[in-house]
Amino acid sequence: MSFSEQLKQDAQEILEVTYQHPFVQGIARGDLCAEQLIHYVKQDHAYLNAMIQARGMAIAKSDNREDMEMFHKSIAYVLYDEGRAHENLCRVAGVDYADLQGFPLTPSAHHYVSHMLAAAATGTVADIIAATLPCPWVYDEIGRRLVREINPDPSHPFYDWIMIYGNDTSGAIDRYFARLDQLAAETSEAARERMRDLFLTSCKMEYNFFDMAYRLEEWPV
Ligand SMILES: Cc1ncc(C[n+]2csc(CCO)c2C)c(N)n1
Repeated sequence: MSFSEQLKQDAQEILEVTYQHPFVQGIARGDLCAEQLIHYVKQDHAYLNAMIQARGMAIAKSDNREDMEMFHKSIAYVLYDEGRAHENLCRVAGVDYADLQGFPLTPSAHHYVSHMLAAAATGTVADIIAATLPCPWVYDEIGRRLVREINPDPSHPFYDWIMIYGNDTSGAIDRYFARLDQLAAETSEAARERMRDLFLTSCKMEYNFFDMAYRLEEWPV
């Protein structure tokens, strides 16, 4: 089994619990309240800024054009395309996306951002891929399963969100996993263990992020 197949297998339980989380099931049923959607979008906008920064740091650590292009393309996706998913949630919540930008991170989002940026600042290119790949991978898995199980039509309130994440044909995720396998093959067992830990921790933080939005998490003080 390849390194990335093993990672995906090890993350299956986290993925299953995340899919069953009431925020994700609320997307499926179309019954999240405006406050939960607004909380999610505020935090996700701030989170995606950190994702762009982490990948920018990966470019700074890259020694070849192929890796630079891989990171560049996914930065461009976040900058120019991912806003459409947020626009969908804002439309349902009845708010303007521009009004949800520039807010401080709540504890769970802060934790996830710090985890990614620490990996980006102190780690290798392989570490950065491992820490940032659960972000598109978990959404791809959830989105595809939502498409399979509820097969939404355009009248579903979260049709755009589900189709954006559940219907990605860019091949970017497979490309990242293939590169991770190459880098894993060239390094030590200790480095592979660190990559595995970064990946699984980010998977758990994807769960926390949905939970943060669902519970309207704020700093206690
Ligand atoms: C907390 C959180 N995790 C994952 C995503 C999804 N996502 C972020 S960047 C990207 C594509 C480029 O990698 C995708 C699919 C999100 N929006 N928010």
